[in-house]
This record gives sequence, C-alpha cells and structure tokens, in this order.
Amino acid sequence: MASVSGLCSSFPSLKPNNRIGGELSPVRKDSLAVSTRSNSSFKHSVARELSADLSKTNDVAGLKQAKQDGLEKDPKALWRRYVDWLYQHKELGLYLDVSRIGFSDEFVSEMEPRFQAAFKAMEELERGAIANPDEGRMVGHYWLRNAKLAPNPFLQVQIDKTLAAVCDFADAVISGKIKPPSPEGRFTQILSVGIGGSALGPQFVAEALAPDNPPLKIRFIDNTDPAGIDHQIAQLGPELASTLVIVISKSGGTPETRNGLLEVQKAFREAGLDFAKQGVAITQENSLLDNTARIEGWVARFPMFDWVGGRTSEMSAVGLLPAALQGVDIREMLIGASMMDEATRSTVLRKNPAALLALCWYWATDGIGSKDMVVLPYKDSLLLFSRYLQQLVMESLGKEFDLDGNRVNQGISVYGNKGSTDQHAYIQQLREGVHNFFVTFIEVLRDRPPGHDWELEPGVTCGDYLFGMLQGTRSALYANDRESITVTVQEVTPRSVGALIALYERAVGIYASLVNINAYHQPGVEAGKKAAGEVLALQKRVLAVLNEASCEDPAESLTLQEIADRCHAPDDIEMIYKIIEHMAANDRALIAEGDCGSPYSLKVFLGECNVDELYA
Ligand SMILES: O=P(O)(O)OC[C@H]1O[C@](O)(CO)[C@@H](O)[C@@H]1O
Repeated sequence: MASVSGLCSSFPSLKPNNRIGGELSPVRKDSLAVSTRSNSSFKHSVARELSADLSKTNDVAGLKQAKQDGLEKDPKALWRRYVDWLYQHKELGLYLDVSRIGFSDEFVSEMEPRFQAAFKAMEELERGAIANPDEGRMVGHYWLRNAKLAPNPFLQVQIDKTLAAVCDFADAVISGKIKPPSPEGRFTQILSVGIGGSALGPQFVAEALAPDNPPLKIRFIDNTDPAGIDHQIAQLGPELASTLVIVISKSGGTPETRNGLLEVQKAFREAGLDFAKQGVAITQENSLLDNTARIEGWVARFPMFDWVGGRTSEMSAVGLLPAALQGVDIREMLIGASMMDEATRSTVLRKNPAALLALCWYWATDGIGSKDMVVLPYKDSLLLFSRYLQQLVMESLGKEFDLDGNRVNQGISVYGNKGSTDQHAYIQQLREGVHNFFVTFIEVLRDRPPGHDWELEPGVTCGDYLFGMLQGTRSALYANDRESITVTVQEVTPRSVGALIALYERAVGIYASLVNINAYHQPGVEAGKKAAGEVLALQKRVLAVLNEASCEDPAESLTLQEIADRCHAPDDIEMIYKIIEHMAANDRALIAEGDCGSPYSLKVFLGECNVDELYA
C-alpha cells in the first residue's frame, strides 16, 4: 500500500521565483487598470472589427490575409514552422506544438505590446494586486505552490501551516492514527461533498493519479440530485462506518453542498453512526460550514483562503487533502506547478507556453470566442481534464462586461472527452461539418509502465494504435483547415498533472488580460441561484394554498388558475404548473382531474391537512 508519509512530512522549499524586482509591496489597483485599458482599446480595434467585418481594412492586415489564405500546406514549410515554434520544457518533459494554428508573423508582432501588458498585469497579480476588482480580492493561487511569493509573511505562514496540516492529517489517517469509531479501526473510503471548483479538481486528479489500490478510495457527491446521492451512499454500504466525509465549500453556504451534507448526515443517523467523528470541513474561516463543523466537533477543519478562487483551488487543501489521502505525491504536484509557473513568467512570447496558448486561443477565436475549444486527451486517465478545463476557462472567461464596463459577452466554449474514443462519436462532424472549433490534443508519450508492453501484431502495440489515431486525426483535421494545438507530456505523473493545471491557469489569466475581462469573479452564476431561490419560495406558497384548501375540505381540488390567483402570482402560472407537475410525480400532490399533458384540465389537491403548517 502506498504511503504519503515522508512524501508529505518534510517539504523541501520549492524553487525560488524569478519575479522581476522581487519586492513584496502590493501594487495599486489603478496601475493594473492602466495596462488593461490599453488591452481594451486593442480588443476593440482588432477582435470586434475582425469578426464583424473581415473585408474592412484594420490594423491586423496580416491576420486577415493569413485567414483568407488558409493554412500552410507545403510539407517542408510546415515542418519548418513546426520546428520554429516548438516549445519544450526540458525538465518537465513537456512540449507545446502550435504549428497547426495559422497565425502569421505579422499577427504575432501586432499582439506583442498586448502580451507585454498582460505579462505586466500577471506580475502585478502575483505581487498581490487586487486583480479581482469587483470582489476587491487578491488572486493568489500561484502562491500556493511557492509560499515565498505571497505578498506578506502572514500569508506565507498560512500557506505553509495548511500544507503541513494537510500532510500530517493524511499521514495520520493512512497510518490509522486517526481512525473512525467502527471496529475496523481504519478509514477505507472518502466521500467528498462539494460542487464546481470544490469538486472538479479533486475528481480530475483522482482519475488521473490515484493508484489502483489507494489507501483510501474516493467517491463524490457533487449535486443535489437525491438519486445520485442515494447511489453513492448505497455503494458505500457497510463501509459508511469507515468513510471519511470531506465537505468542501469555499463560501460554506452553497445549497447543493449543504443538501449533500444533510443527506449524508441523515444516512449516518439511520446507520447509527456519529457523523462528527467522521466529518472534515474545507472552507473559509467562520463560514456557515466552518461554524457547523466547529460546533459539532468534526474530526478536522482546513482553511480555504479568500484569495483562492474555487476553480483555481486544486493546489490548496481542496485538492491536496483528497489527493494525499489517496496516496498521490502532492509534493510532486506542487513542484510541477511551481516549475510551470516559473516558465510561464517569461516575458518572451515564444518561451512562455501559457502565452503561446493564449495567442492560439486569440487567433483561433478572433479574440471573441467565435470558435469552441475541443480538448482531446489521448489517455484514459486524463478523461476529466476537459471537464476540469471547462469550468476553469468558461467560468473565468465567460463574461458580459469588460473591465471598463463595455458589454462584450466574452468567453470560449470548452468540451471534449478523450481520444480515440471520441473518434467514434463526434469527430466526423469536426472533420467535415460545421467549422466552429479548434482542437487541443493532449499526447502522453509513455504508453505503459516500462516492461509491460507487448506487440499485439508484428511491430505494433496497443499504444501504437492510440498514437496513430492521434496523429491521424490531427493530420486529417488539418488537411481540412481545422486548426489544432498539441500538448505533449512524457507520462501522467503528479508532476506533469501539476504542470498542466498551472499551464492552463496562467493561459486563462493571460488571455483574460488580452480581452480585458476579470477572470476571477462569476457574477453570472448568481442569476441562476437567485431564480432557483424564487422558485422554491413560490413552491412554499403553492403548498400553503393547497394545504389551506385541504384543511377546509380534504376533497377540494384547485385548478392551476385558482392556485395562481390564491398565491397572488397570476403571471407565474407556468412555473406553478411545473411545480405541480414535479410534486405530482413525487406523490406530494394528488391529481383529482385531468393530467399534466392538458394543463387547463388539471385539478390538484393535497388530500390531507397539515394543521401545524396552517398556523405556521
Ligand atoms: O466552493 P463553493 O463556495 O461551495 O462554490 C462552489 C462553486 O460555485 C461557484 O461559486 C459557482 O456558483 C463556483 O465558482 C464554485 O467553484
């Protein structure tokens, strides 16, 4: 069995940063705004004009010309382009090939000042600028893998202390020093309860890196779907008694996560188990979740920091604790991320893989998200990378307004599963159908651990087929003018996964600067949450009206119009219909006449009077 002891317990200091100047003084908000303002004017002069009217003369003639000419097809010229633009990170064994994206030298020159502004903004962000102005927050996920970068000693201590606490706790759980009250005397399972950024990183890393026989196996509740929750609990069966439940929520108040916790606590009660002896919270200090865990005396609490966003929290306790408990070498993940951070601080575009990605994204999508990003890892263990990137990219870049308040409706759509599986699903459309995407291939050179390979036909292994499928698809798409990027790593290891996460975090940050948006807030999510709250409030009124009617006469049934009128919500009749339909399907309202297929004919009632409710 793998053990993290020794991997976690003593952390050698990570590589020092190459931050320009190296001083720790925070940067004023307005200095960040200056650089982004210039990005904004660029965006309007370039991206909008390009997409709106490609025939008009503007300041990126090179870009237009290249797009009109199509992609380079001469094999010799293409090979030269490949070699010329190939990025290699020697120590990480990571390559980035951007040769199949058709940007021209002129475009790169035009973009250069914008990239320099973006690099400056990233430097200021890393020094502690308020890079998330709407929320008045610093953005510090880069400090998590190199605490010396944090803008003050207090934060440095917080980071180091949390990391040490995560490692100590994981060691103690795996060794059986911290154990459940059950007779087995050892935790065998983790049930992670969280959603969005509080689930996607741990899910991706578990799939990518957990060994075949981890010290603790992990399951996830990442939704408020009761059937999904029941399924996870049922799968645990008697092992619920040896399950460590990790509840993860930065805000500590996300409804789906709260519901998951309440459902799990109910299951514990029904099994005669004491939840507090098996519960762990990862959340901001003094959040609702933190206070609950403290008051109820849960096994442990770990902090989430105000300056780390959910979607960039994989290197905080959110991602590190579950990973360490599964026997993943989290020190290696941090080193991989730190090495990539160092590489992506380069202010030379060609030497900065995150900037190269941002350049490709800008070119491929005209800087306005006109094409989707299809992420295709050719490795089963990286299946969830596209889902992880979907939140990282779309929640960060999908914004209505830019930093100057202009309506821009920015974003890049991300989807994908894995190759070559997807070749038998949707690659037909990518090759021949609507041209609304660019592809990112993720290639892993090592097929299997050394010594395990065999030739299933003379000279050819199973992994050769996977390789062939990737190369074949890349060529076939290119031949039809479909652009692609290829990221190559040697192996899927904690180090390479840490590096991939860091690469994309920085690419998103740089791209956000290029298009002048705040990548670190998510105001759009609030609208849906607010509307959901209003639906539940309306449901309570509907229930009260039906209850009142039942108390007057248990057989009295009401039409939708009568319910809407009694709720004083005639304009909400459609939503009332949906509420009734859902309640009827769950035996919480009875249909007296008609059916849900004919809303006008429908008459419903509760069938019983809840007197307590009536006078509540
Ligand atoms: O960690 P929390 O606060 O529960 O939030 C979960 C997720 O919900 C969001 O806030 C969106 O609603 C994400 O940004 C976040 O990752």
